[in-house]
Parts: sequence; structure tokens; C-alpha cells
Amino acid sequence: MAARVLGRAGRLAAVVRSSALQLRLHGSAGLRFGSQASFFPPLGDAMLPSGSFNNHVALITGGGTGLGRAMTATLSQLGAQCIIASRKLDILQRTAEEISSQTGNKVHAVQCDVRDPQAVSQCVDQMEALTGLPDVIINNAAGNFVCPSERLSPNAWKTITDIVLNGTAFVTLELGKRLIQNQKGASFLAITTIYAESGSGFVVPSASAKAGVEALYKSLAAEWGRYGHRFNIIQPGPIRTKGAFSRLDPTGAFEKATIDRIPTGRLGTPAEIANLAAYVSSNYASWMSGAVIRFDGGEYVSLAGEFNELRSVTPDQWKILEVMIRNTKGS
Ligand SMILES: CCCCC/C=C\C=C\C(=O)SCCNC(=O)CCNC(=O)[C@H](O)C(C)(C)COP(=O)(O)OP(=O)(O)OC[C@H]1O[C@@H](n2cnc3c(N)ncnc32)[C@H](O)[C@@H]1OP(=O)(O)O
Ligand SMILES: NC(=O)C1=CN([C@@H]2O[C@H](COP(=O)(O)OP(=O)(O)OC[C@H]3O[C@@H](n4cnc5c(N)ncnc54)[C@H](OP(=O)(O)O)[C@@H]3O)[C@@H](O)[C@H]2O)C=CC1
Repeated sequence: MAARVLGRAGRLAAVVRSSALQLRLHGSAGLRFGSQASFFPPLGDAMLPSGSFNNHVALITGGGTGLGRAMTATLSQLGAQCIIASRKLDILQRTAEEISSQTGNKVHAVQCDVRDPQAVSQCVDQMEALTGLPDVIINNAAGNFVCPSERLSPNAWKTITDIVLNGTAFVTLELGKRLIQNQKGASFLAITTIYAESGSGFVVPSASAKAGVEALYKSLAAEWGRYGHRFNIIQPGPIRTKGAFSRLDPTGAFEKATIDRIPTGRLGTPAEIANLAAYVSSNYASWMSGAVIRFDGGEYVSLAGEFNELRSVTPDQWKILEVMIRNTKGS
């Protein structure tokens, strides 16, 4: 009994410790917990041995904010020289300075709209001049908003699919070609979503484009292994970021319902996905290619199972149900 109480206190202390660490390095917003969350405390410190990315160069698109920022912080902490690229140079520069001053490793900010293949090519030119070609590429940039499909204009459709599918393809093809020419292998990682697999109403351009990204990465995993390239995919479940939640849960109503259906009782944290992305991009995962990793606290299976709502049936109600079912014997 005493051991159980001490175990629980230890887990809670770990939650508090790791939340404090995340606030320092990743600046994540306050976490909300459901009743089950104490079983699944998020850890905030880097999982891989220090120096795992020494002499590695990593490009992270959308690395100035949210999950991309967290991935950059972790890779930089582990020794990588990082390049972060997106449209807003001021935000990129601020993030680069903050992370670099904490880790002591250089983070470069490069402006790039991934929808424009010429801008992508110039970004890679800039990168080659700054650091040489990368060892790690994380295609994380995205655009999204909830909207009934009948309200979508052609340009709304084009905007999301251009950022997500074409942007990922332009970055991947530009770097892939140059790496092949230079006979240098690399790890490519794409960040998609759990609904890339199931589809989802109200985010149809995003669902379609993310499914396309998954097809692109699985295809290239098969085709470009011979050039030393690995291609993997992480499908995150909900992780609070300003970019995602302001566009997908503008009133905040969605969050509680989401937490209630996640078996681990909480949202994910940026530091957790950063650890997974670092592992997948590292040499520890050199045998991993073509993998699709769902990272969602169990939300996908919770949404999928026809009878999962029976979680709300009480033990007393089960006694009654069992009698009713047993009474069917012989009928
Ligand atoms: C809460 C649960 C969380 C679970 C999360 C699961 C998955 C998450 C996936 C994600 O991808 S989250 C990442 C979200 N982050 C971002 O979206 C950041 C970047 N986003 C943006 O910059 C903008 O939101 C935008 C619209 C994607 C692109 O900006 P910009 O290029 O400036 O486009 P415009 O503002 O010019 O708009 C283009 C086009 O789209 C129409 N439009 C814009 N917003 C809406 C809306 N809310 N509803 C309907 N239509 C919209 C806009 O009117 C333009 O079309 P026109 O025909 O009028 O030209
Ligand atoms: N947070 C979550 O719950 C989930 C997130 N995801 C995925 O995780 C990734 C990160 O999302 P998150 O951190 O939450 O959201 P953010 O909005 O913080 O990140 C999106 C990033 O994409 C960049 N971006 C957008 N458009 C372009 C463009 N045209 N060219 C270059 N960069 C662009 C933005 O920078 P800028 O504005 O400077 O261009 C921004 O840094 C995305 O792929 C998203 O789909 C998936 C499932 C769940």
C-alpha cells in the first residue's frame, strides 16, 4: 500500500519536474489533465545521449513555432546545427536566437515559402552556403483551418494543399536531387496527422494533402533507399500549439471532449514529439524507413472502436446488462 502511494507521488513529482523543464526549453502552454493522465506523465528532457547529432545538419520547415520549434530545440540540444525555414523571418530569427543561446549550437533562420519551388531552391542554395547539405530533413510546415467543405473556395483548397503536399514535395525533391548528386544520404521525416489515414470532415484539404504526403514518403522510401535516404512519417494526435488550436479549436470547446476520449487522459506535449522525431532522424533508427508512426495517446483507436463508448457503463449497470445477455441463452 505504502509503495503504491509512494509510486503515485513519484509519478506526480515527475509530471511537475518535466513540465517545468518543458516550459524552460520549449515554452509550452499550460497542460490540462484528465483523470487518467497521472499514469502517463510526460517527460520533458532529451531522450537520446548528448552529442547524438554532433556534426549533423538538420533542416526543419516551420521550425520557428509550435512542434517544429520543439524539434529544433531538441536537435540543437543534442548537438545538431539547425536551419529553420518558413515565411516569417522575424519569428524564425527570434526562435533561432533563443534556442541557440540555450544550447550553444548555431541555429540559422532562412525565409522560405514552401509553396514556391523557386523560393525552395534559393533556400537550399542559402543552406548549402551556410552549412552544406543536411543530414536530417523534417517537413513540418503546414496550413489548416476547420471549415465545412461547401464553404471552401478554390483558393482555400489550393492554399492548404500547396503548403502541405506541394510544399513537402518541393522541399523533398530539391534536397533529394542535390543529395543524390553529392552521394550523401539523409533522413527525411514528414509530420502528418492521424486523420491522414481515416480522412476527416471539416479539414478536407488538410486530410487530402496529408494523405498525399504519406503516399509520397512511402513511395520514396522504396525508391531512394539506394541513394542512402530514409523516409518516415509521424502522425501526431492533438498537441496544444497556438498555430493549430487557434485554427482548429477557435472557441476551446473541442479540447475537453478530445481529452475525455484519449485513453492516456491528456494532450501530447511538444517535447514528447520532439524526442520521437529526434530518434527517428538519428543514426539509432538507421534501419527504420517507410514507417508510419502514430503518436496520439491512443486517440485513433479510441475514435475507431464501435463499442468504446461502453467505458461509461458503471459496474452496477454491467450487472444488469450481463443478466439481460445471459437470459438470451437458448433463444
Ligand atoms: C484542436 C485539435 C488539434 C488537432 C490537430 C490536428 C491536426 C493539425 C494539423 C495542422 O496542420 S495544424 C497547423 C496549423 N497551422 C497553420 O495553419 C499555420 C499557417 N496558417 C496560415 O498561415 C493561414 O491560416 C492559412 C490560411 C493556412 C494560409 O495563410 P495565407 O496564405 O495568408 O492565406 P489567406 O489568408 O490569403 O487565405 C487563402 C484562402 O483561404 C481562405 N480561408 C482562409 N481562412 C479561412 C477559413 N477559416 N475559412 C474558410 N476559408 C478560409 C481565404 O479566404 C483565401 O481564399 P479566397 O478565395 O478568399 O482567396
Ligand atoms: N499541434 C497539433 O495538434 C498537430 C499538429 N500536426 C502537424 O504538426 C506540424 C506543426 O504544427 P503546429 O506546430 O501545431 O502548428 P504551427 O502553426 O505552429 O506550425 C506550422 C508552421 O508552418 C509554417 N508554414 C505555414 N505555411 C508555410 C509556408 N507556405 N511556407 C513555409 N512555412 C510555412 C509556419 O510558419 P510561418 O507562418 O512563418 O510560415 C509555422 O511555423 C504540422 O505539420 C501540423 O500539420 C499534426 C497533428 C496535430
